[in-house]
Amino acid sequence: SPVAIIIRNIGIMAHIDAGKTTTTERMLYYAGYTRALGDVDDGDTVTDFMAQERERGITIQSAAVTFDWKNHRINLIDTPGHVDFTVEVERSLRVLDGAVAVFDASAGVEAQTLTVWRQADEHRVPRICFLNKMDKPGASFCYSVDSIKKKLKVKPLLLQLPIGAGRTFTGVIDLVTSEKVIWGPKTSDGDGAVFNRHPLVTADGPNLLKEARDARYALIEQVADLDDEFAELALRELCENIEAVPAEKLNAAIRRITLSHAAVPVLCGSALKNKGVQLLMDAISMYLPSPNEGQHDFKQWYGDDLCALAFKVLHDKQRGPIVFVRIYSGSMKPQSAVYNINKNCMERMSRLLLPFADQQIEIPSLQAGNIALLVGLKQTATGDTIVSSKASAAVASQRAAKDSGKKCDQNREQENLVLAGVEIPEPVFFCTIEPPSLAKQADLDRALICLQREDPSLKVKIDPDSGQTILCGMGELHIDIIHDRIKREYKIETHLGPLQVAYRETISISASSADTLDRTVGSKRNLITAELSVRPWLGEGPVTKPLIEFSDVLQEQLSTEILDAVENGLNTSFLQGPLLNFPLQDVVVTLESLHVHPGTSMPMISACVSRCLQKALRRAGSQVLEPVMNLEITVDEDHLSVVLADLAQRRGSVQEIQSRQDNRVVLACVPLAEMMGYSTTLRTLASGMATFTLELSRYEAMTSQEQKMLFNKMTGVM
Ligand SMILES: Nc1nc2c(ncn2[C@@H]2O[C@H](COP(=O)(O)OP(=O)(O)OP(=O)(O)O)[C@@H](O)[C@H]2O)c(=O)[nH]1
Repeated sequence: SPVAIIIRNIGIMAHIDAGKTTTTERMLYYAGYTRALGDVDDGDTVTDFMAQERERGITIQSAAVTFDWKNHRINLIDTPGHVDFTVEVERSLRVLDGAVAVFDASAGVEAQTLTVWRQADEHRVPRICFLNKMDKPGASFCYSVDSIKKKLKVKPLLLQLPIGAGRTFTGVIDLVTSEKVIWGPKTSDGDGAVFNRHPLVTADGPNLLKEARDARYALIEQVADLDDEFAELALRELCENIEAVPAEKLNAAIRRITLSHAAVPVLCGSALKNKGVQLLMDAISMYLPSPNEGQHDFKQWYGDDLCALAFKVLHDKQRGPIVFVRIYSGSMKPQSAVYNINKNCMERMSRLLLPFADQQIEIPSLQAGNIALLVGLKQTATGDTIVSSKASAAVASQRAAKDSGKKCDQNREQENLVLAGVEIPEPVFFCTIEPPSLAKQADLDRALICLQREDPSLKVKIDPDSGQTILCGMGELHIDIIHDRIKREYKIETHLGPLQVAYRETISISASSADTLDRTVGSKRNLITAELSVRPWLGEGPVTKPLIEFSDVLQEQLSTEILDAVENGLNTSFLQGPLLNFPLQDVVVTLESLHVHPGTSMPMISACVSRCLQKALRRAGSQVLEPVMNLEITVDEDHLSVVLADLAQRRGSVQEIQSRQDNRVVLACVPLAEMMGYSTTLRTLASGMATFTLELSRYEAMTSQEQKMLFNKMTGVM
């Protein structure tokens, strides 16, 4: 049997344009999986396989590519570098065990790096830094190392020194092995992969030797400082000549230090000029964790049973939906049935594939720790948990409940079983979307179904009054990208209405109403009389479904199908408040009486109850609620005041200002309506070095003045 493959599930994360795609390209080339060296510039890279990624040069889909390097299988996930795609980055980091942070060595730490770096911290993902673009004029190893220290607040472990910089960059000194590594010029067949190592010799000149020796000594001291096992070894065996420490001992200590987050190895190179990437691949193998070293607490509950997370869904023209999964425990094989916990349904997987660059290789089975593509799943969407059967899900849940000592009731079981799947935040922006002609409406609906399965943070609704299709998304760029994808991938030119904030409505007082519906259809008479009352829900919220109570005399009289019809009717009116058609929340509905003429159809009951609820809501003092966001801004000291002054203009309220080393972190609450275009404004205000994260905190009642202004704006009453 083949030698046991050691697996590395690695993310590549970086600021926009730092060289992620080019670096990935080169790895695939050196691992022998791509024919020619694709360059991002001439847009034939295998991982930017979505058209607009070439056009925009940004990476939207976190594609997965697998390749083997020496006796390691490396699953590489590319992550987007855009703040609107936090949920996408979250999703990828959730699946990974380690990450490579790619920097432009002429720019050091840039804004987007800070954002993804903090997310990687949150998910405890061990990292390596790769200072790319060392060939660029203005590239500076020292400046970049300094920037990493100062802005990312981490201790860099310098494993290499560059030889030359800018145009003179030819290779590196490998401080672990005390060797010079030089990459030859691109050979005639374009094979830029040739490099050779040789020990440092006196011919390399006294200052290079001295620089290398000092740097290696500093590295050894730093490692001894951070790793007790190595310190003892150094004391015990090497006290007279610490520089004699063998490379494998040093590497073992560097691995322990990386896995414990005590420091971060730093390498350098130039992906474009084919220098340094092979050593980066060696570092991924040597220092980043195996799947079983990654801490995923839910794994313990599944034992050797299958447990996998769907982290991406792509629609392939020929094969239909392809689901990317990370297998945490157990194994998978084709032609097998699996159980999707989130959708509570069995799925049949027809084929099991490995994403080898731009091909997909059929495989007979796959062990835990791997990333794979499944063909044939019909319901599974991004973020869903796949296990072997409903029974195994129940067993895991009982174990989990016992662990957490909680009693195990039915619905709670459901929630604690879902893997730490990415909880999808509520969409907070929406806009109408129209096809170029009614004839294209069906195509648009199909496209939107596919897009929602690929991106669960996108929600699509139909406005029951206007019949218009409504897109709900996480941010301005998010909606824009969806619009672009519909055009490019589904060839549908759509028109987007103005981007609006998703408000909500509630009521401020109690009210009641009665309604009679008397309609004869054909020979059937539908006659219903309903009476109901509404009152504000003052308990734990938000409750986005009607809280339905029945006057006690009524409950046992109504059949289940009538109860369902009543619930449907109430839910319909709940989606459209009486003031501005926004969804309702925190309303209790009491059905006082209901008289149904025999033979009345259920939809008629729903219609009557729905109309009755609307009447009551109109009398119950509509109150508009606006989304208030938790805003966290990380900014350096001397831009703090301008950022705070700007927040004051946005009805923002500062909760706290923390100091995270020499950065200041502002925690504030701001109405979303005041945050349109904030990423651009903040970039100007803090000259590109501040980052922010935005997430929905709660819905808050607007003042009557603000509500009136909104009402006038929305209804066009000037
Ligand atoms: N000089 C130089 N340019 C590089 C290097 N690596 C990448 N580039 C160039 O930098 C630009 C961006 O490279 P990409 O690989 O697309 O960077 P990226 O991080 O994938 O970009 P996004 O996916 O859009 O965030 C391209 O024009 C590359 O040719 C390098 O080592 N040296």
